[in-house]
Amino acid sequence: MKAPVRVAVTGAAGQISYSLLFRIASGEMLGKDQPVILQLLEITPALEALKGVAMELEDCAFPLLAGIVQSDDATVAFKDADYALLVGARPRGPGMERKDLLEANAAIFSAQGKALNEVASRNVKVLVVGNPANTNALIAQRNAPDLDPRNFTAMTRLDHNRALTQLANKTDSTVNDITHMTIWGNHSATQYPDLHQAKVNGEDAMGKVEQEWYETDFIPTVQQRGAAIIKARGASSAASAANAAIDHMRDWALGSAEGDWTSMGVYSDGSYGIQEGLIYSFPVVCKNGDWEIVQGVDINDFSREKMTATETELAEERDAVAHLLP
Ligand SMILES: NC(=O)C1=CN([C@@H]2O[C@H](COP(=O)(O)OP(=O)(O)OC[C@H]3O[C@@H](n4cnc5c(N)ncnc54)[C@H](O)[C@@H]3O)[C@@H](O)[C@H]2O)C=CC1
Ligand SMILES: O=C([O-])CC(=O)C(=O)O
Repeated sequence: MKAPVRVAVTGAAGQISYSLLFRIASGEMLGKDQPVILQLLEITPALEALKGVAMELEDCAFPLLAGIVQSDDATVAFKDADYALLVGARPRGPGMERKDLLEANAAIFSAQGKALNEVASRNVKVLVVGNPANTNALIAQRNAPDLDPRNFTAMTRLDHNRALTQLANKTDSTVNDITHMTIWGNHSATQYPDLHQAKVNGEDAMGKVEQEWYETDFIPTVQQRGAAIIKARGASSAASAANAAIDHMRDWALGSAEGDWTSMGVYSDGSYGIQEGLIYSFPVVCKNGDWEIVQGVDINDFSREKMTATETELAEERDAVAHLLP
């Protein structure tokens, strides 16, 4: 049996966590041979609810669950954490854009970045789920100057997975037939789901769909899917968000699928001309516990315009929280 690793999860009594924690504890994120200690963070008024979640985790008798820590203190929950899933934040309601949450949520991520900087493992892998995810990840990263900026990522895997199913449905195929999907930019309505590299059974996806469908159906459907879920469910995506978080972390820790790539919001090194330092979603390959931005993807004029629009939005969000960026 391997030694246990420490997995911190914030917002642990919330909707996403109610799906997420049980899957982490059952080994779906880090493998069926990897014991985990869950270190759960909540705000003080939610500690009682968190206790109930922890009781249910105990009642599953997961063979891989080596311990549960419950706290309202980030320096306790993040102590020596190998993985940190920052889920805790206010979700949006109908009629809101994710950046409307910036004000409400930004302070959470500056405090948590500082706490990670202070007490987490120097190799901690951080995934920010709480919205607006990319800019919250930027805030956490900038408040953790002693950690490698590459350790901070934002979740666009849900958008990536949504795009897979939309394309599969359109082409009468299954998600198993599709590779090389790409989400560029912000986890917001400006994100750019790009089909120009995508393959369906090894053949170019763009050859199998009409440009009209791509522009007026596929792109807006993926961009607006979060809002469509809120409208239908009366609450934002939870189980599918948890599933995407599992996918993101599993690929980062254990490697992405051979011969394919995935999408992650990562620290821009200037690849594809995207401003250095933004947390921008790129096509990435994960190997040996690390990620690399895929280089050499062809960018046509259509794609460039969309990549720039979402980059501009991220720069605006960054500037709006400049007071929280040391
Ligand atoms: N990146 C993505 O693809 C997605 C992101 N989200 C975002 O994830 C976040 C969480 O969503 P839900 O679980 O549905 O919300 P929720 O409201 O059910 O749960 C959030 C939990 O976070 C806790 N919390 C608030 N401030 C905290 C703090 N400072 N420290 C620790 N915990 C804190 C709350 O007490 C609550 O229990 C939202 O911001 C939502 O917009 C949701 C879906 C997809
Ligand atoms: O749309 C929201 O507010 C929740 C979310 O991020 C998503 O479902 O993609």
